[in-house]
Amino acid sequence: MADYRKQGDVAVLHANNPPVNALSYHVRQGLYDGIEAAEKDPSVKCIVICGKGKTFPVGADIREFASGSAKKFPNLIEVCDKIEACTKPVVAAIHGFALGGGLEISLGCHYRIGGTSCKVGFPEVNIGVLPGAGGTQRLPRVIGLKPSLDIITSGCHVGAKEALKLGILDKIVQGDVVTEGIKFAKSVQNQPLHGRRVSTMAVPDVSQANALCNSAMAEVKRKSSGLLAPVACVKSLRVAAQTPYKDGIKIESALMLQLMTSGQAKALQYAFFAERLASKWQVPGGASHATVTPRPVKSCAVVGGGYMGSGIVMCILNAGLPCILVEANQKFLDRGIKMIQGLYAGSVKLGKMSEQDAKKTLSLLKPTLRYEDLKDVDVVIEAVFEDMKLKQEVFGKLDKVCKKDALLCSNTSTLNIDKIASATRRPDRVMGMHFFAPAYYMKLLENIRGAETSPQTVATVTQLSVKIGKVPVLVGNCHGFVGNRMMAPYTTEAQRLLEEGAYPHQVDQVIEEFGIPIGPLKVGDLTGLDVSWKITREVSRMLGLDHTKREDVEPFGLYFPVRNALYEKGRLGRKTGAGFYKYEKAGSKVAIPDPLVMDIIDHHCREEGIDRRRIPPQEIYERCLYSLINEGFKTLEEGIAARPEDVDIIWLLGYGWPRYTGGPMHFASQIGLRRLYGRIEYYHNKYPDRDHWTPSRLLKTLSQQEHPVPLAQWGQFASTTSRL
Ligand SMILES: CCCCCCCCCCCCC/C=C/C(=O)SCCNC(=O)CCNC(=O)[C@H](O)C(C)(C)COP(=O)(O)OP(=O)(O)OC[C@H]1O[C@@H](n2cnc3c(N)ncnc32)[C@H](O)[C@@H]1OP(=O)(O)O
Repeated sequence: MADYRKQGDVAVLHANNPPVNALSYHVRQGLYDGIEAAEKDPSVKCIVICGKGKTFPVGADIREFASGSAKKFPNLIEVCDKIEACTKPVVAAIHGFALGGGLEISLGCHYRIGGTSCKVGFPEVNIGVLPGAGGTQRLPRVIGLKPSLDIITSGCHVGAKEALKLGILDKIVQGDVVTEGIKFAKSVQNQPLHGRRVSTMAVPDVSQANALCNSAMAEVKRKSSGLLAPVACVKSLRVAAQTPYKDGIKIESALMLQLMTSGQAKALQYAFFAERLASKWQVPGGASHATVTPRPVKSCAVVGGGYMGSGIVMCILNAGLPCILVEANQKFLDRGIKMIQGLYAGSVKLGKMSEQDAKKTLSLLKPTLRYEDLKDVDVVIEAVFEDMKLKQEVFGKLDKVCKKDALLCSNTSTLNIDKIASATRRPDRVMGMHFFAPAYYMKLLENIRGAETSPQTVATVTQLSVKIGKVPVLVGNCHGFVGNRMMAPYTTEAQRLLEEGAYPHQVDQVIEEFGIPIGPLKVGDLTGLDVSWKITREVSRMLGLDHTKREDVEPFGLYFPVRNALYEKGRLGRKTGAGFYKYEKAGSKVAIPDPLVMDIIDHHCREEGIDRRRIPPQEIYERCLYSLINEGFKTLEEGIAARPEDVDIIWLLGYGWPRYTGGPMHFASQIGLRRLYGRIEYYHNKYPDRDHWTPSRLLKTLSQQEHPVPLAQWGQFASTTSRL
């Protein structure tokens, strides 16, 4: 709703819809009625629109796009037009954020003032729509086409100073923005409104419209191939330059309606809420984010200053927390410090940070070679080599020197967290924190709860994760957890396809066309074929298998003859300039299909008596993606992942899954579970020896329901108890 009050001859309209004043139906109605009431009241001379609580409205209520309420009278277009048509001056007083529909409301106002820390922007492209309440028509009339194209197609937030410079704000004010808004409104109450109604203005840089829009269109197509919304934004902005407002708004609405009903918008809006759901955890027994109070974390330590460890240190420092870095010897410690210093120097050079801030941040780092120095820290994150014996040794040492209530976390991507915890006398205060590389950049944190991890440990680690800028997803303990476990069948199928008739570039092309930025075999080259070879050897050992014997490893999906042949020839990937592909030189990024690799593959097939066949792209697509999705359902049925949304966030933020499909589980719901199950069963019959094609029981049950079960209810069909 919107609260209406009068202060002298000023009507003040507060949008009131906590926590972010999203412009849902009742808020729109309140604003519309408020303007009407103020217009009718002869004692009112001017009007201020503002937001209650922490922000100005941050946009339309995204949930109303799916429910259809966004179109209900008065829709946002009607509210903005009502404000603009008012015969008394209307001032937007912005604090916090004025985003999307919030900014559109402001552009409907005759004046806009903002607090020093306010931010404005049109983030609609991120949720698959456009600023469809006149945003694409009004913004260019205020600030010109060029900056409008930049702001609307990027979805970026614009700070107060920049907004003033561009002309979005008329004034920046100190102190309480509503009080200042009232003062400002009084100062303009006798000014004529002619010239202040944005829809009547002309776009200033109209003569360059075609050139600007053509170049913006080329840019959005290059940057976000396959995304509908940025393309529609450019189209709508072009219209603004060429058409009067009354016609432009109709075209904007038509484009908006197309986008609103597109699968992309649905998927992107699903991802928006899934990301916010991720940190809302619950564990068996009922303890949850809502019931458990985290312990305060005032200091941290990281063990291991390699690539991952250094990145983790930076996340902690960036959050303003002191961090001790421990290494095994001076050489490694110096290398870690140098890496961290270098990355901060890079940020300064790129203008992302001031030299002073970098210095201040770095002053929070305390390097040491002595474990004893960790005695007072609240949380330690171990980031040593992925080796159980080594990790247990480190945890044993940490357990001895750290204070009793310190939390000990392991940055492991696959290892058993209970086994690591068993090296301590505090398994309740041990947890996995699986960072993704580069740790200072990637937003995902897969947090692994061991069998004995206490709810308070989960609460504290979750809170710390958010504080260091991550999106934490709580998962259960199993080999590879959720992300890497799902990765296994995907990469296995990619490699098995090579033995049956495909070449690396053909597999990667299908996956890249789907929208994953880099195909599985190029990822193999990036990670290093020696690394994956060693992982296969270690996993085989753990399972008591001889990794050199095909009959041993094949039933476990650990037989990779092409990879092995390349490894034996010293083709270790990008770093040696040759792997599944060739590269111009060692370390180069451009993968070139290599006839030598094709010969190696053909030779292998001849030796094994395999008749190679042409593999259609659809088969590549299904075998890589459906096997991965099937594994995702298994993590749900086993309670390793708590919700399909969590699986999706892991893949969206950790593995480059295209956001406009919503993630593997949302994508599955779009394929249709009956159809998906049928295809998985087909491949199971075709490859009965491959365990990853055994259909998930959960998927089977869901696919057999008479009506499609909404994704949010899938959990009710998972029979096993949660292993979180
Ligand atoms: C012929 C005529 C036909 C006409 C047909 C058309 C008619 C209809 C026209 C309609 C046109 C509409 C045009 C406008 C479109 C929009 O405005 S789209 C929305 C644009 N805005 C956004 O995308 C902002 C999204 N929010 C954020 O970026 C962040 O929330 C924030 C504002 C930066 C704040 O961040 P933070 O403090 O970190 O809080 P969060 O955790 O992100 O959010 C807190 C809770 O609020 C929920 N939430 C946030 N934004 C929205 C929203 N816009 N709608 C609904 N809910 C929102 C968020 O989910 C959190 O909820 P909880 O997790 O439950 O706490």
